[in-house]
Amino acid sequence: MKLNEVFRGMICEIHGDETVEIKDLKYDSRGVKRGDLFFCISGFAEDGLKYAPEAVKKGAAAVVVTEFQPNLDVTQVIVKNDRETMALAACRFFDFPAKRMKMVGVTGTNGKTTTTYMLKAIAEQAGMKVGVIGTIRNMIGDEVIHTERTTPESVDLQRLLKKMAEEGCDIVAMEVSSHSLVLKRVFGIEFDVGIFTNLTQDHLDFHQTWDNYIAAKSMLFEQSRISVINIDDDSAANMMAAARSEIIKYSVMQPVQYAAKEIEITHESTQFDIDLNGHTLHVEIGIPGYFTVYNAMGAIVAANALGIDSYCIEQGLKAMPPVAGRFEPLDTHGGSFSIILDYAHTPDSLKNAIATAKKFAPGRVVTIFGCGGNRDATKRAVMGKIAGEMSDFTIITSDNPRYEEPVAIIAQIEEGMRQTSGEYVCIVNRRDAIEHAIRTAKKDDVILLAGKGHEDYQEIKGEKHDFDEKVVVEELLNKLGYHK
Ligand SMILES: CC(=O)N[C@H]1[C@@H](OP(=O)(O)OP(=O)(O)OC[C@H]2O[C@@H](n3ccc(=O)[nH]c3=O)[C@H](O)[C@@H]2O)O[C@H](CO)[C@@H](O)[C@@H]1O[C@H](C)C(=O)N[C@@H](C)C(=O)N[C@H](CCC(=O)O)C(=O)O
Ligand SMILES: Nc1ncnc2c1ncn2[C@@H]1O[C@H](COP(=O)(O)OP(=O)(O)OP(=O)(O)O)[C@@H](O)[C@H]1O
Ligand SMILES: N[C@H](CCC[C@H](N)C(=O)O)C(=O)O
Ligand SMILES: [Mg+2]
Repeated sequence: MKLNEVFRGMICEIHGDETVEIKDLKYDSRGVKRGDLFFCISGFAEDGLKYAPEAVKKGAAAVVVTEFQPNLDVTQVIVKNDRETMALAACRFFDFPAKRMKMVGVTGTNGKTTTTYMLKAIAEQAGMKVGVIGTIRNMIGDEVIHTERTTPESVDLQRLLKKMAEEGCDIVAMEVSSHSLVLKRVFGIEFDVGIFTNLTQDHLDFHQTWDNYIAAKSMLFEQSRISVINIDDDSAANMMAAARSEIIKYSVMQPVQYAAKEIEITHESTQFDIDLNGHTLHVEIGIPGYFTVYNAMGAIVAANALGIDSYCIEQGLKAMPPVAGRFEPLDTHGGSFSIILDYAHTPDSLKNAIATAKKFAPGRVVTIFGCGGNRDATKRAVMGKIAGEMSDFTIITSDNPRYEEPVAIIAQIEEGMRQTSGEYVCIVNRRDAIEHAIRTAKKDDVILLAGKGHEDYQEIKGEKHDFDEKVVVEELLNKLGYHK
């Protein structure tokens, strides 16, 4: 595509050859190839402008900057907003792939991944090919595509959407993180449906204030044709105020049109009824927990708004496979205790996960968790307090310490723990922590491994070490004499 085509209809100034051919779009100089258009993004850590000479040396056909650079001998596009322009240019360059599929965006602090897998199960039951974009992996039908981010950078996102459209996806269920909304990764996409799950504490390192966090999440509903809102959440009004057009409310506690009734939660499933188009649907899902009702309600209401029939909704959820690392029971090789693998890494999700475990545990609930380094530090003591108040025993350990000192993170968690009478130990090494829990497990205990879920690594000082908690548990069970 020619440069002036990429920017057609956008406010910008082109200095140099505006008909130069553009082969691809890049925002990281390390991946630039001959003929690429390089976007200089002014980031938190670096100014992409610094890397423009490197991009030009590698053969970039043009660069996008916010001010003309007299020292750069290449065609330059001068724009006002770097990330917004990059997102819009990516929509055009990849030929607006989102317009060719039904787009469902899910935002909220917890439940995004789970909700997208529920939508996948429902849409596949209806015979649709589904694209999934999110934390665990991206998927085109059954094909798995590795991902680094929950919501990819705009250029990577549009490239992926194009692939999904070309491979015949009818619908895309994607997680829309608050980072992605602020950083304009989904700018330019019109979602057919936007879903709001809930808003509780997380990511205050990035957003700084609660109001900023609310404002970030609400941006999704400015760009959604239909907004599906959990009105039991305290921030629902903010989301609805941002909504551009139709709003559909759902609830578990209030008598609105879409409300869950007759809720029944067992140790292996969640069941409830919902009235849909004059029929009562009996929903059954293999993930225990009150929160599962909420996630399913969002998925059901969205699917219904897209015209998917009730039978497919019911059957799709019934047949849905477990979501990796989301309250997933692990094989204990005949041990008389249970082990649950979960991804709770926020105060609210930890509270929910422990509460669900407690509801069914015939014995103690032993919670093992840590908190990620270089992420919201204010949630650490809060999570310590929750674990102390709700668990029968807690093992405080490491999550992904990243560039922080593990013992310093643990000390912050302990501050909250010490406000309770909860019994606990601190074991910095996560493998040792799990080993301790298995060694000391009593009959009927539930060991709740919280925080790492599907992750197969532990990030320490910039390096990702192999750490798949499922594999670690297998190894430890074998070591401790529990053989299959
Ligand atoms: C906080 C955040 O989201 N930061 C994102 C942001 O980084 P940044 O603004 O700091 O970028 P920077 O490092 O200053 O670099 C500026 C520009 O120079 C470029 N550069 C840099 C070095 C170089 O050699 N050459 C070069 O061209 C970079 O590619 C970038 O375009 O823009 C980068 C791409 O432009 C992203 O890769 C980066 O994601 C970082 C790695 C990240 O960890 N993000 C996490 C927090 C995140 O987005 N998480 C959410 C999930 C949250 C949830 O679960 O709810 C997600 O959607 O994944
Ligand atoms: N609706 C919910 N409300 C509260 N907690 C939930 C909810 N759904 C799931 N959880 C808990 O949160 C954990 C993470 O769930 P999930 O991965 O679906 O959320 P997410 O929003 O995608 O998270 P992330 O922001 O990390 O991508 C689960 O393992 C479970 O413990
Ligand atoms: N998407 C989230 C995941 C956190 C998972 C937890 N294991 C941690 O590392 O804190 C983040 O990057 O903040
Ligand atoms: Mg997720």
